[in-house]
Amino acid sequence: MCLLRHFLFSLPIWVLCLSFFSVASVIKSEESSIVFASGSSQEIPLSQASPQMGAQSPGPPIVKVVFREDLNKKILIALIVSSTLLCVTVLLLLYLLLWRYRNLKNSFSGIQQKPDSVKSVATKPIVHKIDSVRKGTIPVYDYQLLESATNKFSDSNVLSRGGRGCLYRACLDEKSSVTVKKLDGCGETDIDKQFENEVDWLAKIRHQNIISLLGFCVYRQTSCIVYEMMQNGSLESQLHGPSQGAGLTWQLRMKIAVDIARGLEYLHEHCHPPVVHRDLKSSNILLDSDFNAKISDFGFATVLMTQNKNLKIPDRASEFILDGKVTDKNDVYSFGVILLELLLGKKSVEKPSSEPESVVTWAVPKLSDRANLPNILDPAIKGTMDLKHLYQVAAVAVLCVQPEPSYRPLITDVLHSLIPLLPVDLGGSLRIL
Ligand SMILES: Nc1ncnc2c1ncn2[C@@H]1O[C@H](COP(=O)(O)OP(=O)(O)OP(=O)(O)O)[C@@H](O)[C@H]1O
Repeated sequence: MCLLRHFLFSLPIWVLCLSFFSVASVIKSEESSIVFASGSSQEIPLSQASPQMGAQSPGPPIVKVVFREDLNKKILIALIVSSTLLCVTVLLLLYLLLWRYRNLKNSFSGIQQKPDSVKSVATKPIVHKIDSVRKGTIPVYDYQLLESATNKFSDSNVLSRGGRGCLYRACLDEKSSVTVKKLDGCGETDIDKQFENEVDWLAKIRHQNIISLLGFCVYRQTSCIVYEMMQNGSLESQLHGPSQGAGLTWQLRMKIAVDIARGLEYLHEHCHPPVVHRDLKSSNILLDSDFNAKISDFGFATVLMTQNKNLKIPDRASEFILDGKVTDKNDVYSFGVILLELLLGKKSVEKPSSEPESVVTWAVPKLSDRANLPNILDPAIKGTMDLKHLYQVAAVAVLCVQPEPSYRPLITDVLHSLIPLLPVDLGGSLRIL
């Protein structure tokens, strides 16, 4: 393959050399035969003619220039052949460069050329509604590629089974893996809407604390979304899974809280118009191999209510909406719930009996006396932090879950009150001496 590529790329040079030599040799051979100097009877090549010759010959010296009959024709043919070769060479070179560029591009993004059957389904109406798809700013994956990267969506590749579909580990090459969310209910209005919303938002939003969308695919009744791989799963599984938060030190928990606040601050303060996530919870906070936290699941995200007054509030997000309006303060409330989970190691909603209890209704009365805090703290982090820092974080959490949205702080204020509690090497401003 490599040899063939070398041959193809050196071909134009050989062709150029050949055409140059052929024209040169035609001209040279013609040069030596076109011009002669002659006496009266004998023809002498001009190169051998000298001034003395005139004195030797009886008559006046005659210089006779002889053109061979087919001289012009030969030069013309040589010129036509060489210029044709040149054109073919240039075209070949252009084609090779284009071919190489497309190969490089495809191998970089892991996207294959789509067979026609797949292309036609990828143009379903649902896909055309997505702004970034129309603009061509988001990669469309080949279904067959995702199928083979996930072992035909085999059970052994399943990372989790969510409410809307399954999440698979996919190996696009030997070095890296990605995750593929496969939504099987394509065609059902709700699922289509969430798919459309998720792809549309994530294609526009790029931030270190927001999950990266790598592309998507729509094939028959199935839609897939391709994300970067988050090796440490969700915050929920870290806190409430088998390890029960043992892998999360106090400092890591503070880093996770600051990361989430940074992601939210980006959505609320730096996006135009501002974006409200509306479904923030520990299962939608993902952790990469270095425990960097990223916000995921934008199926319910929307612009701030001031820009979009007629939006219907989805049922799942409505548990946190107290006055029926979507505002950035809903996300602040959800952030407060996550902060309580990080401090206390309790689930956002415990269901030990028939009466589920929210961590807010359980913890807030207890936190009115801060002396209680060390007793209700997550056992995994007991005695591992400065108590002043602990009280400060608890105070921020209680403020965030105020029933009255206007009493809740802005996420940017929350962020700036947490940064001084996080060591510099973890992205905060705390200097440990
Ligand atoms: N990119 C990822 N890398 C690794 N794990 C992930 C990734 N995305 C999601 N997960 C895992 O899959 C779980 C389900 O995520 P998903 O977004 O598919 O949930 P869902 O289908 O929206 O379910 P729910 O509606 O209950 O939130 C997450 O809690 C997390 O553990």
